[in-house]
Parts: sequence; structure tokens; C-alpha cells
Amino acid sequence: MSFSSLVQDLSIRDSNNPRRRPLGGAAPSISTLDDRVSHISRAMSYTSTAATSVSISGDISSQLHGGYHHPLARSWQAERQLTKSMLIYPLFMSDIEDDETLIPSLPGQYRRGINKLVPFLEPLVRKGLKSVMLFGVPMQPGTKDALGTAADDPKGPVMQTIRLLRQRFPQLFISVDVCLCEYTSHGHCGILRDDGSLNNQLSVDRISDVALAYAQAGAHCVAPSDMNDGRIRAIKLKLIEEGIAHKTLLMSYAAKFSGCLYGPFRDAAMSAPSFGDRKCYQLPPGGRGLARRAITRDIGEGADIIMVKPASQYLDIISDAKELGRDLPIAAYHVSGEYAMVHAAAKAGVFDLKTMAFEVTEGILRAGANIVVSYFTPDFLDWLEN
Ligand SMILES: NCc1[nH]cc(CCC(=O)O)c1CC(=O)O
Ligand SMILES: [Zn+2]
Ligand SMILES: [Zn+2]
Repeated sequence: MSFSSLVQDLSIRDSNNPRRRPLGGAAPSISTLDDRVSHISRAMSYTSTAATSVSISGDISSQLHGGYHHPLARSWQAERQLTKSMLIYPLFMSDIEDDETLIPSLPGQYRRGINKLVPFLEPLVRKGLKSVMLFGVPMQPGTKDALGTAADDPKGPVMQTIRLLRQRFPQLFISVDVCLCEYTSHGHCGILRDDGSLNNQLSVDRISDVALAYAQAGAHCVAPSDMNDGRIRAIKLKLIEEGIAHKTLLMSYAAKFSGCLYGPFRDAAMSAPSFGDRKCYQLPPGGRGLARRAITRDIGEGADIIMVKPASQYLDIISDAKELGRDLPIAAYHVSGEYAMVHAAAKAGVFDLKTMAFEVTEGILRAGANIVVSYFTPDFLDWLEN
């Protein structure tokens, strides 16, 4: 068949097919359903009898494979590619200077003392590590009390680490988790009333003092994970009052769900509550509406970033956060239990570790996150080129 007869062939078909008419051509008027059916069946019968036009007569929209045959073309399909600058790496800082203890429930992750930190981080920073999230772990007996006094102890592991990192890795972005559970004798995320429930006002006062201390020590970002009501506003006001709001990013763990995925973290941070649970301040897993309210509230109180946590079980919440906070970066925390699950399944031969690490992280990005807090960060620094 010659080119001109092919064109003619197409134009005949176009005039018959209401869905594929030439540019600028008038749509055939279809007034009734019968009319429409006859148009379509005429187009179809023409196609099936004209053998030479088979390759161009199919429904073009059914052809997708060509768009992602090549690896580069596949990479173009994602709205956002995972890059090293999206990753924040959590670090557990012990108050024993030479500590370097593997956390059995958190494969490959260690609790480290200040003396072990720089040699550990140097190669990671060289490979492109951009940001860390600090957690303090008081191991020395007698350090914990009802008020979590050790949280902002100037000689405590977090305050020391902030100063050390600012000095040794000036480009590194330092975020610090702000909570009391690692430092309280009862292991809850605030100060308690006599009945064992949280005293919200005292907790918020204390948490905002701790956040301020971290910011004053040089943290670029403070990230309260305690879930007390009103803490974002209280922290923001203190940062403003002390004249450092302009250089301190406030990341709210706005939508933090209770459940069983923080277990390995609590092993690492020695922060399991000594009685009860966190269900009265962390969100119930089915509470999508509560999460949306918390996100909206925290944006209103001055959060610069909204965090959702855990991540893989809460992808709808991440996309809610993106919708409610369309003008803010959204962070997702791929938490200790999620990380441990991936490791356990890979070890059991269920799937390849690296493939799953990418799959779950890409899912988190697809849901709307711009930032991922991940224990896989050192692995990604090896796996990613950018
Ligand atoms: N409030 C402290 C805090 N900050 C982050 C996590 C969990 C992180 C993880 O599981 O990786 C926790 C534990 C908890 O709330 O029980
Ligand atoms: Zn806590
Ligand atoms: Zn309660």
C-alpha cells in the first residue's frame, strides 16, 4: 500500500470514527445512541477488513509498552525520582562515649557514643549523606526522671552531637527528634498527672524548652514527636522570642500513629513505656479524619514540614498531607518496624532486599512525600548515583 492510499485510508476511517477525527475537522453529528453504535460498528468493520491498515487501526491508547521499554524511559515515569537529598538518616546517640552496640531487632543499626560517630559518618558524608535525625539514648543508670531532665542536658549525647556535627560536617543538615520518652523514668512522651495520663500544659512547656535548647545548640531542624496538643505553636513562639525562628526548621510529626511498628526503635532507644501504652496521644490506625485534623492544625500552628509516620501502612495519609499541605514539604518516616519487616522477609527469601527497599520508598514518594526518614539511607547512598 502506498503512503497516499494509507493517508486516504486513515481519512476515510477518521470520518467514520467519531473518536478520531482529523484536526479541525467537524465531528460527525451523533444524535442518538443507535446512530452512535452504527458509526462505531462501521469503523470497526472497516478496520477488520482492511488488512493492510491493521498496524495503525487499533486503539492507539492501548499501546503502553513502548513508553517504558528503555530503563531511562522507565525512570521518566515517576513524578519524583528518589535522590540522596530526600533522605534523612536516624542516629541513636548513647551517653556512653565509646559505645557501639548493634541493635538486634534493627538489622545493621547501632547505638553509638560520641567517640564513634565521626569515623562512622565520614564515609557516608563522602558518599552524599545530606541529613541526619538525632535520638538521644541515656544508658547511664540514674539518668532518667519524671521530667525528662536529661533531654536538654548540655553534656548529654544529643546536645554534644549537635555541636560536634556542626563543627565536623558543616554541610550536614542536623534534625533532632524532640521527645521525652527516652529520658523519662516512666517512658511516656511527656510529664504525667497522678492518674498516669499526660499533663498537656506541663509537657508542652517542657518539650518547647527542649526544642529551643537543641535549636540554640545549632540544630537546623527540631522535630517534636511527642504528640502533645499545641506543641508546634509553643515551640514556634519560643523560637521567635529567642530570635532563632528564622534559622530553625520546625518539622511536626503531625500524623503519628500508634501500633506495633515502633518496637525495634524502643529497643534501640530504651524508650518503651514502663506501664500502659501511647494510644491516648498517638493516633489510632483507623483515624484518617483525626490525622487530617492534626495535619491542618499543625500547619496552622507554624509547622514548616509535616511528617507522616509510619509510612507504608499510611500512604493515604501521606497523600492527604500533600493535599492539605500543598505548600509544605511532606516527610514520611519509614519506621523501625517497617525496616525490620523488609529485612526479615528478605532474609526468609521472600524477596530481594534492594528491590523492596526501592519499591517501598518509591511508593512513599508516589503518595506525595518529598522527604523520607529511612534506616536504609546508608544502603541508598551506595545504590543511588545522584
Ligand atoms: N517518641 C519518640 C519516637 N520518635 C520516633 C519514634 C519511632 C521511630 C521508629 O520506630 O523508627 C519514636 C517512638 C515512639 O513514639 O514510640
Ligand atoms: Zn516519645
Ligand atoms: Zn488514657
